[in-house]
Amino acid sequence: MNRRRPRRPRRPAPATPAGLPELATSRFHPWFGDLQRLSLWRMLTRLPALIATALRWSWKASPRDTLLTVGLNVAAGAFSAIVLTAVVGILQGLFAEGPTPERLQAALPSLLLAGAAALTRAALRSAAIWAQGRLTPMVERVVEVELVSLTTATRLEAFDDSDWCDQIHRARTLGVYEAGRITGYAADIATELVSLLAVATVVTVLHPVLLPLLALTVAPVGWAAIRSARMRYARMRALSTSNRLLYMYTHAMTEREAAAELRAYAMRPMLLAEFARISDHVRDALLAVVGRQTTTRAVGDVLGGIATLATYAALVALLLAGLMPLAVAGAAYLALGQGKAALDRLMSAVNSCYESGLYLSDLLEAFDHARRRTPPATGGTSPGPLKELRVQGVDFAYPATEANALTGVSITVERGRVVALVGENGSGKSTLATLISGLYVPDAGTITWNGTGIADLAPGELHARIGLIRQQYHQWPFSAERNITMAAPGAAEPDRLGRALRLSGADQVVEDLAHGLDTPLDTRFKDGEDLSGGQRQRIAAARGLYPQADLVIADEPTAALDARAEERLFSTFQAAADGAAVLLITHRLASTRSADWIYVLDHGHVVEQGTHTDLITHGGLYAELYGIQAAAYNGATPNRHTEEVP
Ligand SMILES: Nc1ncnc2c1ncn2[C@@H]1O[C@H](COP(=O)(O)OP(=O)(O)OP(=O)(O)O)[C@@H](O)[C@H]1O
Repeated sequence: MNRRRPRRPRRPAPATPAGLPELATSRFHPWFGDLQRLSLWRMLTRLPALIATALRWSWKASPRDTLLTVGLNVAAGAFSAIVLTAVVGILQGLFAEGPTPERLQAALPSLLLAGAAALTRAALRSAAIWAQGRLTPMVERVVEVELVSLTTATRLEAFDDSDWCDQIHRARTLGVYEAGRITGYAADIATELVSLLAVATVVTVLHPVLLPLLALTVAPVGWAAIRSARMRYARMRALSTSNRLLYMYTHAMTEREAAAELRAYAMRPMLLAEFARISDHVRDALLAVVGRQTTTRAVGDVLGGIATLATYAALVALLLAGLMPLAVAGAAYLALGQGKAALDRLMSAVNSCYESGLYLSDLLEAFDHARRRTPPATGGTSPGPLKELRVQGVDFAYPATEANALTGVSITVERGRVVALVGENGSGKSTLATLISGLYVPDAGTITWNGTGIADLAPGELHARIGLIRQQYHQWPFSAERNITMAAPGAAEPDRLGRALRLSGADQVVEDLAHGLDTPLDTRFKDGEDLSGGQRQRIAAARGLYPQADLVIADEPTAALDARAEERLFSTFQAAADGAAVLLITHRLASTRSADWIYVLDHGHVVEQGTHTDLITHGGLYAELYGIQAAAYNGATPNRHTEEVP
């Protein structure tokens, strides 16, 4: 009867820190399954493939330094082998029968050889370390470039997945670092394997029983090292979210973006306390690992010590039993010492490689996930100039949520028309704009460009035909000019730039900048200047207008603009609609009066549509919202359908 109880998976994660339920990790968390699959044996068998990947990166980074790193390390290993053989020769010469001067003379060639080989080995090692040192930053760069080229190509929805965010954070902070080092560790393994080959040959020639005994001395230490590396890796994975959170807190507390808000709201004590609480949680979790690692290593060291004693005891027994002459025993003693040192170094290199391999395998998985989330860059029909964009029966829920943000939405935007989307906060306007831009894919329904589904169009060409002025825009730490012209590929075109500046009102912003268009829009860099909210919005509008797109999607483009700038921008949209279509999202209902068609969204549904006059006559949600805004100007009491604001 089999009495063995089934093995219970070890709990991988530290306890959740009090008050931080968002950091809870469970054994059912997806990564735990991955770790179970990455058993020691499986990981060791995957190492060659991982090393091959690392070598490919190294080759890409610098073929010369890769050849030097591997070649010099292997050569250094070969010279270690020569040193060992020569030292054994010295001992055998010295312990041989005969008068001392003759024995010394017999040992002299081996002595000279050992000295020369040791010197050459040292020189080769130094050169190998130099090549390895050059290779590391070059590989890191190659991997970093690959990482950002993948993360910038994935579908937007990837960033709504917290596991993906954790994985990318680990890839950035640990994976890239380890990828730069694994080639060096692999080269160290090659070095030690070559010198070990010599040890194994010498030891086996001296006595066959010595080799397995030698292997026994290092096996427990190697097991302990690999086991503790796995513990550290498992804990780092479990702490991914905490570490990402700490990274975000550090960024917020050391950078400018949140500096004013942090001070104005007296948030400092709360943030510092939160920061301390999470870092204490990380510290405690890591300290707990240190304890377990120490125990594991102690067990490995004790077992290794016992095996070493047994090896030397076997040597003495062979000597006493007359099975081994004294000269051979002396050589064997030395070879065992050298062999143990070489095996220890090999174990250390394998362990470093194994630990790097864990992170590298995580990095490769992140790359793989990124590729699976990336739409094909080529292929697809070329979208011609826009005649009509049609959204039909579109349903959409964000990946992390169950409720639909949009349900059964149908709208049409034709060339030469300004179409407005209005509705209260959270009604789904920005979501619809993002779907039309092709950044998210609807769960149901279709979005067509001149009758072809946008998913079947070449994504690059589609994006080039859409000018997006987003509600949450990013101001890059570049010059004012680059902040605008980066919206279209290729060199800046002065005519287009001039037009975009004029239409958006950003020309007035640039006029006031000390270095005009060359001024960096970030005071953290030399000669940089900061802009007001409205000025930033004008730059963002210029960016959206610069590509002279077929469809301009303007999501709340005037929220921060003064009345004159707002009026000017709305006239711009009217003018832009001559050669293009404009989809305008706004809460300023005075501006929608001149729109050709208005769709009113409510809780993700289109509840009304028509011209301004139609909708006012209809007396629904639009008329109510318009009435509230108009009343604020003419002092009348608004006709509210919903509950009154107290
Ligand atoms: N990335 C996201 N993940 C999950 N839910 C989201 C995400 N972005 C928006 N939502 C939700 O989708 C719904 C529609 O949001 P959306 O931003 O489209 O509204 P909106 O009409 O543009 O609002 P506002 O007028 O405030 O800009 C809201 O309930 C919002 O909470």
